Amino acid sequence: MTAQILDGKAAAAQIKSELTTRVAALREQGTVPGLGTLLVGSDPGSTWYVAGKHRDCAEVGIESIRVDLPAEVTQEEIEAAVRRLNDDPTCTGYIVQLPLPAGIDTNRVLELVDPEKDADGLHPTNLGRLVLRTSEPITSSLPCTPAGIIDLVERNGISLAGKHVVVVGRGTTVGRSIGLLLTRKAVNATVTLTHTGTRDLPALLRSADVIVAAAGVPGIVRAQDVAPGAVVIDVGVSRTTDPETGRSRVVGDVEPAAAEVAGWISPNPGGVGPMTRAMLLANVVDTAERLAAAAR
Ligand SMILES: Nc1nc2c(c(=O)[nH]1)N[C@@H](CN(C=O)c1ccc(C(=O)N[C@@H](CCC(=O)O)C(=O)O)cc1)CN2
Repeated sequence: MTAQILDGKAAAAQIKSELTTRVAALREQGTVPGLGTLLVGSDPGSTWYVAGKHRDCAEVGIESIRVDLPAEVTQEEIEAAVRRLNDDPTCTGYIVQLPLPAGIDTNRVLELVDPEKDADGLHPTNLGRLVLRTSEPITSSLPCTPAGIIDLVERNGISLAGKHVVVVGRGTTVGRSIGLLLTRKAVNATVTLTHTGTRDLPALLRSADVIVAAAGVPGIVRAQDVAPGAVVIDVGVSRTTDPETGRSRVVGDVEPAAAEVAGWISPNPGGVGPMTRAMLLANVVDTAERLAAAAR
């Protein structure tokens, strides 16, 4: 391994410590931040991620509100749960855990979320603010994984200004939304968004200063396609069974041998995942601070 590590666990711990101080100050002023989660069904991955969000809240002093619905629930019942969270004054921000079960219109559910309570930063109004306000500060929640990636890179002293970032995958939570953040004036990167219709991905990857791999395809970024010294961020989460131990483990989108070529690489696990969780808490605290300021 020659690449330096972008340690998401360490950065997230630092962010959480800063947030703990900010939450204590809010509580002293009488504002109690509360994060809600809406989980539909019992997918083990989603159940684990939601439990992690509540553990994180307890760690920094944020109250948590948990709504769990069975997988057989109807679209209308999910929408009613969203409306209840919109109306709950103890819930200052919340998320709808994705993916929702097959047959549910996810976009309709997400559009019902009150944009001011959208802790994931994925509501069309909040994504739209990123489209319209490219040079002003943003005063609404930012998409957690993209914000976490940028924070992790910049925190390690790497400037993204003028860099060519090749993003692999066009999903809403990462691929599509990270371009909106990277091309803001404050960051100033140049972005190529690649997807299943892209011709000659290897050639584009070789031209990248920074690669963000978020396709969910193990090994789609091969070591031979990484330019020497490039920054490589692995967002892929695929589960596989280790043939030696028989245990399930997470594999990313980047071939492990890429660490011999890259200048910087995010481990997976331990890179982007912990940053996603930290940014969710940051969105909740930012929102609570805005609420407290408006009430003064
Ligand atoms: N409403 C949302 N749904 C989903 C999101 C999201 O940001 N908002 N992202 C993913 C799941 N996710 C959070 O919800 C998430 C995934 C992974 C991690 C994480 O810390 N991963 C660890 C490894 C965990 C493992 O071993 O399985 C790591 O990278 O170190 C945090 C959050 C889809 N749904």
